[in-house]
Amino acid sequence: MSSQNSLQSVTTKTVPGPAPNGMGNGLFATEDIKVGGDVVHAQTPFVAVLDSSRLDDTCSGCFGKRQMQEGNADLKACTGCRVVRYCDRACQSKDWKFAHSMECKIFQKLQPQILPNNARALLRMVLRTGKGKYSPQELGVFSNLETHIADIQKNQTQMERVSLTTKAVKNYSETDMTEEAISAYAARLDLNSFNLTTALYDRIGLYLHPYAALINHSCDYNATVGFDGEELYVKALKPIKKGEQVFISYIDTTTPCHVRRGELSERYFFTCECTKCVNAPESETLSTAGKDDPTALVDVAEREALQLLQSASNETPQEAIKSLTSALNRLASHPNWPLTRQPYPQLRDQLILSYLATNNFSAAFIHAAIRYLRVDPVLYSPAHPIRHLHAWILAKLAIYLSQSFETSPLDPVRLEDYGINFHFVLWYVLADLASRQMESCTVPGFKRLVGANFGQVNQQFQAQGIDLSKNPQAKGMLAEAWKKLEKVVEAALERE
Ligand SMILES: C[S@@+](CC[C@H](N)C(=O)[O-])C[C@H]1O[C@@H](n2cnc3c(N)ncnc32)[C@H](O)[C@@H]1O
Repeated sequence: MSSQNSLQSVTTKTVPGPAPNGMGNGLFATEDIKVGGDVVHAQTPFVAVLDSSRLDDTCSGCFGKRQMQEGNADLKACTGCRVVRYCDRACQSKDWKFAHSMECKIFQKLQPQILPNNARALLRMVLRTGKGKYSPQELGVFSNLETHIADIQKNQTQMERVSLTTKAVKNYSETDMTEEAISAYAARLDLNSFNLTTALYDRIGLYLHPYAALINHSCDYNATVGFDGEELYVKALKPIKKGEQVFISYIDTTTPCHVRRGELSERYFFTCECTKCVNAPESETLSTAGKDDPTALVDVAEREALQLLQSASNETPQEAIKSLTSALNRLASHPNWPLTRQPYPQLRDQLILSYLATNNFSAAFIHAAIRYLRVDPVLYSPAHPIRHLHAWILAKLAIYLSQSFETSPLDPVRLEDYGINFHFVLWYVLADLASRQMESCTVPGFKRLVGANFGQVNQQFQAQGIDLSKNPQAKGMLAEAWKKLEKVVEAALERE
């Protein structure tokens, strides 16, 4: 049974406690938790703000939840500051009560400047504290979180950033809080905030919840975090036994050990000693030592591919497609580079995005199929939300191609030569997603979307007298469509 935590907005099957190996505090399961089960569910954040780039296209009240449900793209700007936008009065009024009533005038004075996301989040926390909007319990858990302020002080760039934001927020808010206290808030925000995402795992901002922030990191994690509007869900990726510590991943853990440890030490000030890092093969840990050795072929290939990946982010989608394809080809011809070894999967992810940006849905479909069939089963466990998201993207591309089939000379193979029935591919992917909803770590908004789409597709088949889940002849046709998809994937990989 979940218990209501002393923090009003949290339901959880965990309890906080001191964690071993210098990890500070952590969360421990109070009962056995099944895969896909809720570990922590927080209804409202301590603070959440949108990234500046999302202020115009995402509602600051529901964080895009209603937009996704209702397909509403017509947001109305706050008539006071014109910085934040809302679905309607209900979303506006919720945010007004939460913090906007205190910050609106400040935003008006600053126009046309818009504060960056971390400054807006810090301002909200300081203003809410001043108005007594946090309960003593919430402030208690928040104040006990790590700050690593001593480590930040050793790094001049980080220190300057914290101190500049602190001074600005003190000045704008006209608070009685000391600069030292505001700096501690800023440091806690940096260290403990999550990437706020939509139910489809698209990053939109920053989110802090002091109870969820107690969860420590492991590259061999047993839980994942997701968001549905302003609600935070931590779900069990593996079975978690009573008394076991809950771990999430703070970073992309599909990268080699030296990359993971570098990122963790830079942002979170610790060296990961999880089983995955401690047992990492030599090739993963030696990479830093061999960085300047021109004979280290693996290093050279990795570095070149990473450079291309980095430069592609500043190129037009058309240019990025060229750079990313040549980087993929280089790794494919390397004698020791499996499809699932980074940065190969990252290059493909980026390439799919670039193809989507140029409306080349056939090429995006082929790479999404490679990812679905060959990459994700190795990199992610079946309940992992990223695996479900990638399956969803493949399904959306199958919908598109089933309605308007267009190919391009850039496609890795000529899809028309394979006679794929996209309706069947779509049904299969959605049916598989729908059947695994219970043990999936995706958030309710994602599950609703999958359920609704699968229902629709099923109905369309049934309207034509076909019940794909029962009819043995239809099952044969499904298997046929799947074989063809396998052939497309094989042929595309041979040419890569
Ligand atoms: C988001 S906080 C987690 C809660 C924190 N343990 C606390 O007591 O406030 C992140 C910090 O926890 C510690 N931490 C998290 N995972 C760790 C790990 N695997 N090994 C060592 N320290 C870890 C580091 O100090 C890191 O900066």
